[in-house]
Order: sequence, then structure tokens, then C-alpha cells
Amino acid sequence: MTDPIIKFDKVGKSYGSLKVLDGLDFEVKRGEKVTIIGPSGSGKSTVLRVLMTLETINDGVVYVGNEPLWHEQRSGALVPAGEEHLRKMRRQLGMVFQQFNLFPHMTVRRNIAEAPVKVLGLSRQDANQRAEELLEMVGLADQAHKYPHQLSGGQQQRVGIARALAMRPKVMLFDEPTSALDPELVGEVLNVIARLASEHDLTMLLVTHEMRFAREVSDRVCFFDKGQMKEQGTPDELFTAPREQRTRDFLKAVLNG
Ligand SMILES: Nc1ncnc2c1ncn2[C@@H]1O[C@H](COP(=O)(O)OP(=O)(O)OP(=O)(O)O)[C@@H](O)[C@H]1O
Repeated sequence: MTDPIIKFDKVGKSYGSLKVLDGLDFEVKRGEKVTIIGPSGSGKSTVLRVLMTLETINDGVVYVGNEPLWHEQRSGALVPAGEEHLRKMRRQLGMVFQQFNLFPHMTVRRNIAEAPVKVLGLSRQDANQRAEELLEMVGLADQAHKYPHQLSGGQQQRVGIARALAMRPKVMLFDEPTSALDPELVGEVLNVIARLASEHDLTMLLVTHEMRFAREVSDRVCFFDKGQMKEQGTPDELFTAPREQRTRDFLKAVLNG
């Protein structure tokens, strides 16, 4: 593995007096599968939302590839980025949300094909073909002409994954992709993500409360607390021999809870 494809360099983010990211230093390398775990409110989702340009930052620099995400170089200085730069940078990332956010009035196939047509300029025919290949991959080839409300939550989330992949992002972000699902539907979604992780060299950054899953799919697990990364390691290092007391307390609470 080589250069970082994502880098947070002393990134600060606050809502009023609440510091959500506190001088955060964090990197993900190309092709790496990284999971962020940590208590509620530790800033995990904010990291993904900042990358997706859904939240601004107050301090520091975020890099995607080797380019600043929220800034542009002008005459050697970093200045706040304009909308065109943000749009270009955002295209490198795909995100799967807790709430699937599918368009209710579009068929499953159209949900997946719409952005490739509108944003990437693919022909409708090529976009439909891409959508059908992705539906096959997530095990929903026979659901292309249904509407989201005709699918289970697990199926809708698999469409959400196909939709993000249709834009051929360099990095896939997953924000607690199973937390809105009934327990019996969690497995089918985790299986699709695990297969993606093992069969593709896509970079993946996941926030999850599913510790067993984090252990299985990740190259590296990062423990966040109070807007900082407090500890990181391979799944084995972090889950079997955490160094920090705060990590031990957290794991004890979630694994026994
Ligand atoms: N738009 C907002 N306005 C004010 N506070 C916010 C906003 N969005 C998030 N927060 C607060 O920022 C903190 C960090 O939120 P974030 O969603 O990143 O946490 P998290 O670690 O993902 O938590 P969880 O596991 O509960 O999802 C929380 O205390 C949250 O209430």
C-alpha cells in the first residue's frame, strides 16, 4: 500500500462551543479498508460527512488524493474552495447512509442509473447496463423494475450500495449502514460489503457498531473519542490487546452490552 488517499491534517470542527473534531490527524491509504469505532458523539460520522462535503471544517486541511478538499491553491496559498472544486473532489467519493435515501418515485434501476446519466454524462443505455451489473453484484438482479417501497430495508440498502458504486468512486464511505435495519436483515448487507472488501481494491472507510464485522473486514481499526483518534491497529491488536484504558472500557461496554 502506498500514499494516503485520505488525510486529515489537524482538522477542527465545532458546532458553537461543541468541539466535534479536535485537531484530528487521520489517514487512509489507497486500497485500505478502515473502520472507525467509538462512543456516540465522538465524531465518527462527522469524518465521513466532511469528506462528502456535507459539513465544512473550521481548522486544518483535509486531502483527498494529493489535493486539498476544502481548499484550493491560489498563488501558492490555500484559500477556501469554490463550488466547482468541491464538486470535482466529491466525485471521487461514494457514500452509503444509515437511512438509504433512495428516490421513492424512481425504480430501483433508475435510482442507480440516474447520477451516471446526469453527472457523468453516460447514455441512458450504458447507465442501465451498469445498473444491471451492479444489481447482479448485490444479489438483486430480479428487482430492477420495482420501487423502493416494494423492497425490504436490507434490499433497499443493497440498492444504496449499488447506487454509490455506479459513480465508480475511488473511496467508498459507509456510515453505520446497518443501524436502521431489523436484526434479521443486517447479515445480507454486511455480506455484500464484506464481498466488496475482499474482491475489490477499492478504498473503504466504514463507521459501524458491528464489532464482529469490523474485525472481519478491516485492515485497520481506529478508535475515536472526543473528536480525536485515540488508538489504531489491526483488528487483532485493537480487539485483543488494546493499549489505552479508554479503548478497553469502550470495548468492554459494547462487547458485553
Ligand atoms: N448539525 C449539527 N449541529 C449541532 N451539533 C451537531 C450537528 N451534527 C452533529 N452534531 C453533534 O456533533 C457530535 C458528533 O457527531 P457525530 O455524528 O460525528 O458522532 P458519532 O461519533 O458519529 O456518533 P453516533 O455513534 O451517535 O452516530 C454529536 O455530539 C452531535 O450531537
